[in-house]
Amino acid sequence: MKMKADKIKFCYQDTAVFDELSLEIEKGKIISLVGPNGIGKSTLIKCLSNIYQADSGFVYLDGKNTLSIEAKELAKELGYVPQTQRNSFSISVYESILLGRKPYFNWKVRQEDKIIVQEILEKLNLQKLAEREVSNLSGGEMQKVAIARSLAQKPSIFLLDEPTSNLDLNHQLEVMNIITELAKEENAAVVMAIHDLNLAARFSDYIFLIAEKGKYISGKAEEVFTEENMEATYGVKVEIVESSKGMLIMPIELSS
Ligand SMILES: Nc1ncnc2c1ncn2[C@@H]1O[C@H](COP(=O)(O)OP(=O)(O)OP(=O)(O)O)[C@@H](O)[C@H]1O
Repeated sequence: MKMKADKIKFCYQDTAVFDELSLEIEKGKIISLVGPNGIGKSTLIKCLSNIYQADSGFVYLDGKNTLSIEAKELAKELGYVPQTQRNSFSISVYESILLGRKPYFNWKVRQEDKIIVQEILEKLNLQKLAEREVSNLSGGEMQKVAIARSLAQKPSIFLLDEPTSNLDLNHQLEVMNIITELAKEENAAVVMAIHDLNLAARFSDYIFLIAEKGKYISGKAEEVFTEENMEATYGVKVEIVESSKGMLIMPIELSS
C-alpha cells in the first residue's frame, strides 16, 4: 500500500496552514513529521487520515483518491492515533481496544476479534489495565491504549500524532520498538508527528520537516537535521553529535 499526498492545501477559515504540500509514504518505511509548534503537523496528519478534506490537491491510496473510498474500507487501511485526549464517557481499556476491530464486524463481536485484542493487550503489557476505565488512566497509559486500538484495526498505514509525547524513557523505547516492528516485520507504513528530534533521527527512514509555511525539507535524518536547518527552523543553535546509535541533536542556545 502506498499513500501519496499531491500538492495539498488546507485552510482554517481563510488562513492556509500549508499549500502545495506533497508527500509519499511507502510500506515498510517510517516517516517522521517534524517542525515548530503550530506549523501544521497535526493538521497534515488529519488530512492524510481523511478527517479533514484538503481545500485543493488530493490524497491517494495506491493511486485511488481517498475521497472515493468507503469509510469502512478506509478504516481497514488507515490507523489514526490522535494526540491523547481525555474523554469523560466511561469505557474500559478492553472495550476501547476492541473498538479498533469495528471496521471488521457488523454488530456482533467475533471470537477472532477477541483473540486479536488479547494478543495486543499482551504485546503492549496492558493486561493489568484491561478492566480499568480509560478516563481514569494516566496520560502515558492512555497513549498506549490509543496505540493498542490502532493495532487492533490492523491497518496498512499508521498515522500517529505525537505517539511518545506523554511517555517516560522506558515507554518511549517500548513504543518506538513496536512502531519499528510494524514497519520492518509487518511491512506497514508509518507517519508520525514527533517533537523529539533524537527519537525521530534514530527510528525513521525519512524526515519531513515543515520548516515554515511553504518550506518543506525531506530526506534522511543527516540531510535534514543540519545545524543550519535547525537554526533557521527553530531559532536555536544546535550541535550535532555522533553517538553509537546515530546522530544526536543537542540544543545549545537560542539564536541571537
Ligand atoms: N480548529 C482550528 N481552527 C482554526 N485554527 C486552527 C485549528 N486547529 C489548528 N489551528 C491552527 O492551525 C495551525 C496548525 O496547527 P496544528 O495543530 O496542525 O500544528 P502542529 O504543528 O501540530 O502544532 P503542535 O506542534 O503545537 O502540536 C496553528 O496555527 C493552529 O493554531
